[in-house]
Amino acid sequence: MSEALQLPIVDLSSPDCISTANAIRQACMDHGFFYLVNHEVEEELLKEVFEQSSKFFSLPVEEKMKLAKKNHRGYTAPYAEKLDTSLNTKGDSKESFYIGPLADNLNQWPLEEDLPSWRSTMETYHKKVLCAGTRLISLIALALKLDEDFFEKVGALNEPLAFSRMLHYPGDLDSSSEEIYGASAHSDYGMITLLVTDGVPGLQQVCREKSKKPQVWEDVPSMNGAFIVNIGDMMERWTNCLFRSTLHRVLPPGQERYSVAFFINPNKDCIVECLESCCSESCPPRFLPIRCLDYLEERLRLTYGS
Ligand SMILES: O=C(O)CCC(=O)C(=O)O
Ligand SMILES: [Fe+2]
Repeated sequence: MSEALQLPIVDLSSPDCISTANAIRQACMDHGFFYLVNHEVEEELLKEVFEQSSKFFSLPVEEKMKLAKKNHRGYTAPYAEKLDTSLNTKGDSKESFYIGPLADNLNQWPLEEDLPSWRSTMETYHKKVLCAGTRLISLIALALKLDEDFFEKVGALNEPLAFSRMLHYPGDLDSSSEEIYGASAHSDYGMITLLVTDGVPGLQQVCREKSKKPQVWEDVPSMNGAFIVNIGDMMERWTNCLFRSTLHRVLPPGQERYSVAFFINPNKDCIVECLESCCSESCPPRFLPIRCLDYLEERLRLTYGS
């Protein structure tokens, strides 16, 4: 049995921005994970998103494959993705559906007659979580002792590459001796991720010390109505590892599970480079500057093998 983690709770509605920023700084240095409450994404909307998500994944596989992933939007089938590229297995058991930035018309949508109000629900969700995430990023800037509009000023939040991802972990796996994960060990690629789950317990885990062997995995309990937020690799690069992009995974479920992840990546041309406040002579930058889209494409190529 692994231990359950007690993650810090960040209140997005608190008028005391300085205390909130300090709490975020500590959480990002210690865990790279925290709960976000009072984020103004209504429970009713979350419920609707889970209902719509379940309707999509219940469609026959031929229908889902008509919306197979193109331009990183649309459906990915079970075993199509392997987040831990060091594993020799056939892939992760989850299936998923990606929705990207709403303005660029690259998204794929189920037919309105098959799933009425699917698109409008997901678009509303996408806009509201992006709004909460943008407010959170201004507090992250304060937590890094930067101006609160720092990430706007460097262009990161001008048309950010934000992706909603519906996830479905089937309960009934093909029986095999292979080590199959719902989602194998990985860190997320972007700035931050905001995740909600349906509350099926004991499946999401984090490993706080990536390089410690053997790895120690701790359970992340879900909290009703809260987002589980985690720092991604680009934020880790910006902060020269002051803020941690923590390894996480989802165990093979014996029970069906749904979750919805929201990944905020910077604008495609934004350059992610070590913040001045995060390096010194004794602590030089550990990473070279990178352009967001180049970095993202390389990470996706490694994950999907194409
Ligand atoms: O479903 C989950 O709990 C986590 C999913 C995840 O880590 C991801 O999609 O990056
Ligand atoms: Fe993840």
